[in-house]
Amino acid sequence: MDGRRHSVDLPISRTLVALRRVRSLRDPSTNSMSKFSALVDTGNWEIDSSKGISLQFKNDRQEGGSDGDALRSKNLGFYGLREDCVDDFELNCGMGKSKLNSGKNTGWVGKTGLPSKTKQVDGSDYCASNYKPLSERYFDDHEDTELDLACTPSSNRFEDLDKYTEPTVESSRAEQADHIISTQKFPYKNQVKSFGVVGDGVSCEASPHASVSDAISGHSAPLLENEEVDDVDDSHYGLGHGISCCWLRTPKFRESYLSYDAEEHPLVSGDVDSPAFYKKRILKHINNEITPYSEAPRCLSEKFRPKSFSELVGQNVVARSLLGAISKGKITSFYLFHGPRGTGKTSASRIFAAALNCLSMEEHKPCGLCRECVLFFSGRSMDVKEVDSVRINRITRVRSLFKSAANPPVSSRFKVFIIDECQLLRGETWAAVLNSLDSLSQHVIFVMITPDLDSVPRSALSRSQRYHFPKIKDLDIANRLEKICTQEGLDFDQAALNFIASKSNGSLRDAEMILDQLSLLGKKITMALAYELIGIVSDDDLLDLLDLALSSDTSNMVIRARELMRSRIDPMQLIIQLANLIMDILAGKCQEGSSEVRRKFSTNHNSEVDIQKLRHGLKILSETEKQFRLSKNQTTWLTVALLRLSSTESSSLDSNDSNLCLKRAQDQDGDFCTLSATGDGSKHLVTSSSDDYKPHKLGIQDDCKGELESIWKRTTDLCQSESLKNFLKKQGNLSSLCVNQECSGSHTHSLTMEVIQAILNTRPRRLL
Ligand SMILES: Nc1ncnc2c1ncn2[C@@H]1O[C@H](COP(=O)(O)OP(=O)(O)OP(=O)(O)O)[C@@H](O)[C@H]1O
Ligand SMILES: [Zn+2]
Repeated sequence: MDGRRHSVDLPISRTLVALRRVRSLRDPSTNSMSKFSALVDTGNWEIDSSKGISLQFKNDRQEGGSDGDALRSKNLGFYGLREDCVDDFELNCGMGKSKLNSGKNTGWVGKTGLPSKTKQVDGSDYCASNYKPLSERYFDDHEDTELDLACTPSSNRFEDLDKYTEPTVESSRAEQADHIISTQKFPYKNQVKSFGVVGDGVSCEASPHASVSDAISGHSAPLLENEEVDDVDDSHYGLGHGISCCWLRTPKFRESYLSYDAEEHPLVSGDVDSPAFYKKRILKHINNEITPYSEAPRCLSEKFRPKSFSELVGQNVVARSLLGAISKGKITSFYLFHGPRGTGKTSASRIFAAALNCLSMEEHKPCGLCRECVLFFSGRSMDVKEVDSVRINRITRVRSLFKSAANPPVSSRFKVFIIDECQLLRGETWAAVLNSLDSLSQHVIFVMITPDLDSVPRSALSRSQRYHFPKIKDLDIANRLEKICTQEGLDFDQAALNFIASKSNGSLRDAEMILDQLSLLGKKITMALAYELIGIVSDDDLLDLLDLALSSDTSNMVIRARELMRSRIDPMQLIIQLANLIMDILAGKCQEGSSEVRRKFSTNHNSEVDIQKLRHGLKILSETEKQFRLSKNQTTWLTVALLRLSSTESSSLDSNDSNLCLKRAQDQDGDFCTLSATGDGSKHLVTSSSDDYKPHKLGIQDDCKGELESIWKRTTDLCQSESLKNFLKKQGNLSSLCVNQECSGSHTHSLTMEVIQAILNTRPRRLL
């Protein structure tokens, strides 16, 4: 549904990206859409009383018969019990063994070293008593620990997945389908809550998420948009009933054969309930005849959405703080994540939700392997909801939300409501949420997300724990892009990645989007491609143009400028780039780099006169930028500006600087005489104009200097405050003076702000 919703709006390039991703992710041998589905298809849970439970993966290539690799087997260190396990077995806890008793008909529910009650506990209980560090728990418990397994009236989905993913030679596909159907009759409802530790001692070396669907990505979280249903009652959950809720972007298990195809079938339908329907669907899935609609990431940023705190780039403080809160059990009910777009707020909220419910004893959560993590990452957690801000502005929906919040979590410790774009919430909605905070149980957590903190009511700010997500540093972005390129098999120039990073304004998503598009243009991510895509001129081209301009090679300069503008370069962009380049040159940065053009430029233009020209050029470009805003004919203005760069205007000023101290300039407002001097004794001629200040560095005759000093003295004498007078006399000097010819006889010397500005050399203005 997500894909369908967006397909109308997507520009063609994005569509191409999506198509390409779909193709690139398809496994050539199985035609399966993701690595995970391949793993699931070939995975085999093996129970060994001495080793715990291990998951074996058959190598895909073996199926193709190409190289006959042996089975890959990895002990995930994932310990727990299955319904069909023997009643008693040894559980390997990584550091020793614990005797375990399994209850009858149990799922992955159990606990270690806890009273054998199965009632739900609230967050504080869990934090205080259940969440000891692994080592402490081990030494406390490992001798006499019994893993009491809570009875579930029926199986849970995870268990079913487990069973399903255990293909045996004997079991036919139809049997598998039958099995799945038979075990899905009572999904979740009345399931006994678990708060014990199941995934203890996880020892998987690879990313804990390697074996789970990347459903945490946006793409794997189909948008459940049942517009008509207001009631968000947990009792509605379940396959046969569809998802009767208004949640948006609730992660769903996108590759599950258990999920209905929202595009083919209505949410609530008699057909959908029928076993025959499921059997058909499941068989289709097994035979790879259907492809879950949202299984492939549509773009790089979806594919590489971080799934653990350690994958979150450039947000170490936030990550450490959130992890610390979890490990110390200091969980509050209202979090507010704010910061610029594309910096990881939504990703972090999902990771946080997963970590809150993760059953692992490891410090680094979410583990990605425990029951809760698998449920969450496969999009099947019933306890983490992403809520559409706009929708819950309707009062009926807010009520539904609180009704749902009032129900205990289905299988997890915490019920987490993630509300993205919370700045869109209306006043009443905010009030309802804030009022409910105290009354709701401690297992309910709201995570609000906004890029615009100013739009969040003060009352909400003061009640929340705020986490700021700053812009991501260019270096971090470039490193992340490099990793993505490596994983995607994209060849790249490091300079191009650095360049993309610098153009993405601290947003990793923006950078990934650019990379995504570039990956469609060619095999290698190069500067040239990046320039082409982003629509800017390379530094070398700019230097070439500037060289022609400064060298007064007018005809070639015009030809070159036209060429550049013909190649779809926006004139405004060119002006901005030229100005930036000049600033770099003045700052001495241009010598860096070794391109031929750079060398040529620095050889040709290293005199003091050139530097003066460049300074002057900056002013011309700044004026031209203003002209651009008023004029439609930007190309002409750009050419004029370039010609002015090459004109002798600045050098003629230089040649005259010994005798020119006063210049009359005409502007729209009238005639002004402007005289300026800098604090270091050198003087500026200021040609006054209505909108800009144009000082030219000049020498100045002593009589002018004396006159300025005398005016300055008389002016400061008028100052009534002694301290200000002293300060101005000591620290200031008159840098410029404009005399309006029409009112020169009556001009005053009062100390206005403008005068002070002129005095302090900040921005000389007219002195009337
Ligand atoms: N800090 C980060 N670490 C890793 N990836 C990130 C980070 N920030 C953004 N990304 C990338 O950008 C994508 C979007 O990130 P996410 O949705 O978390 O950002 P956001 O801050 O919530 O943006 P928005 O405010 O627009 O919703 C992710 O899928 C991921 O690929
Ligand atoms: Zn976990």
